[in-house]
Amino acid sequence: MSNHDAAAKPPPHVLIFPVPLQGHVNSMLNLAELLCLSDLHVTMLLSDYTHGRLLRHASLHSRFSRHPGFRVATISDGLPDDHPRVGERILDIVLSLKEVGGAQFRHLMESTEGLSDGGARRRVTCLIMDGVLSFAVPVVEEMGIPYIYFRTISACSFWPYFCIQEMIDAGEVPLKGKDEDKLAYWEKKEMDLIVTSVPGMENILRRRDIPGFCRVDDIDDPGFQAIKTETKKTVKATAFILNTFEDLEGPVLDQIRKHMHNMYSIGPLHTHLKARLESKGMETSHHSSSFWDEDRSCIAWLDSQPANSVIYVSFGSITILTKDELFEFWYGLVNSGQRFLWVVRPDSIIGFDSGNWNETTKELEEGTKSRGYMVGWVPQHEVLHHPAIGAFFTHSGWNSTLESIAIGLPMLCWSYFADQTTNSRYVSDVWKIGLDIKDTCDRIIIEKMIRDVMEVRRDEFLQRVRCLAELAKKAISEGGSSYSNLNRLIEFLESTV
Ligand SMILES: O=c1ccn([C@@H]2O[C@H](COP(=O)(O)OP(=O)(O)O[C@H]3O[C@H](CO)[C@@H](O)[C@H](O)[C@H]3O)[C@@H](O)[C@H]2O)c(=O)[nH]1
Ligand SMILES: C[C@H]1CC[C@@H]2C(C(=O)O)=CO[C@@H](O)[C@@H]21
Repeated sequence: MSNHDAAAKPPPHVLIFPVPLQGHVNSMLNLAELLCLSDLHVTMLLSDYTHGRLLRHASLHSRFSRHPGFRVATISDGLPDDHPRVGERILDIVLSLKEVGGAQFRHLMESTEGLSDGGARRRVTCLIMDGVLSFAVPVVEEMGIPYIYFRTISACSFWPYFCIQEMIDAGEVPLKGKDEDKLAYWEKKEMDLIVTSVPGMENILRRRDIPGFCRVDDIDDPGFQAIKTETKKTVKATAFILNTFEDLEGPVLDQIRKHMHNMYSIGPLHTHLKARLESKGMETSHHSSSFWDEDRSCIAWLDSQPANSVIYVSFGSITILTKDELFEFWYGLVNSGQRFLWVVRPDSIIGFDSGNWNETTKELEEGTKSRGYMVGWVPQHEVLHHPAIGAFFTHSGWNSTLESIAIGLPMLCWSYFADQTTNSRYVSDVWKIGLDIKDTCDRIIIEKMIRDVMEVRRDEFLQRVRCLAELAKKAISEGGSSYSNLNRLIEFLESTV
């Protein structure tokens, strides 16, 4: 793509604004770097809190030092520093930004002359923002700046969100009885009823598979309302970006396209970026974008394990577990007899201070010592690429799902919330590349499912997921759908100056 002569005619200036959370920031940073590779100017808008985490734990500066057109700007997310920013309280970030973000965003755009660096760059020429941050829209509309939504989730989870009103009209949402004990609620037969009101998904989704934020019993639930309203606003944007590819989610993308003609499926972004860096002869070695320190000792441990023998377990950056859930997973892993590498984030266990493992048993300790390795956070890309890894036990966050597909690794899915409940259904019942144990957390089931995904059914999953990995590679290669769509997007961004 283009090579701008910055002195003669400054390039377009794109402001990228993710929800300030690990999964969102990861995919938006990949997009930012892809745009920098086409010589566009990019400013990444982060929360102070997130920026602080990246400065402490990641290597953002070394990653972007080779892209002189890259800048960071920050605003406050409005939450106190000691807000947990994990678990179901994560929606506080979106709700708080809605309260405090608009004025800050206006100030940033007006008082800094559209982030023009005192005239060294153009004012912002286009805003690419997360699909749930519409509070920024009035400001850019007044300034005549086009905006594009980038929803960092799958198409298959976006579409049911888009059809929330249809699900309400059909009586499929809200779900009744949420005030009951969580497990009793999940076991209800109603949860297995097929959802009929989401076009194209009539034979796929059960009620338990619709995105987790729809699991409300009160239609006025503020989080549910926020997601519903934000999603409906997607159609007003100039364009819509998804981190997916046509051969993976074609039928759902076609449904979405009926409402949003200007759509760009440009994923998987992490491999897309790697391929374009390689094609320019640029270094592709690992740069951390992590909010936690990456513990590299796990790579040495993996080096000493046989090929395909380890199940990698990680539930992403937001999931929190009760102590009971932790022990069910732990027994399941140990009793499966498989080797395991398990990421237990320091802030992820409710009421269990890190290091306070004195409630473990001899059985767990010995099983872990001989076959397991537990760490706080890992360089996940490197781990997934390691020849010792045989499968991924995941919460089905969209980045993790795409990372697993792009490498060709079967998955065992235990979804926690949000889009994950739908992604896991697609993994098990549409793409058939793994198993889904959502809404159960029982050591016997976990033990059996680990064996199934690592041994009993591994070959069948492996064969299909390797086909998808090939298709993912094709999508981002020259002439492929994501490759062409990214070029179209860049052309559009260039047309805004
Ligand atoms: O030890 C670890 C664990 C994870 N990761 C990375 O962290 C990211 C995690 O993203 P994701 O798998 O999407 O999970 P979440 O962190 O839970 O992401 C949130 O954001 C996603 C994108 O919107 C949603 O799909 C999820 O449901 C939502 O919880 C991935 O890129 C991983 O490679 C690491 O680098 N090291
Ligand atoms: C905090 C949550 C708000 C919406 C985000 C999301 C989405 O639907 O885009 C999915 O998972 C969460 O990370 C986000």
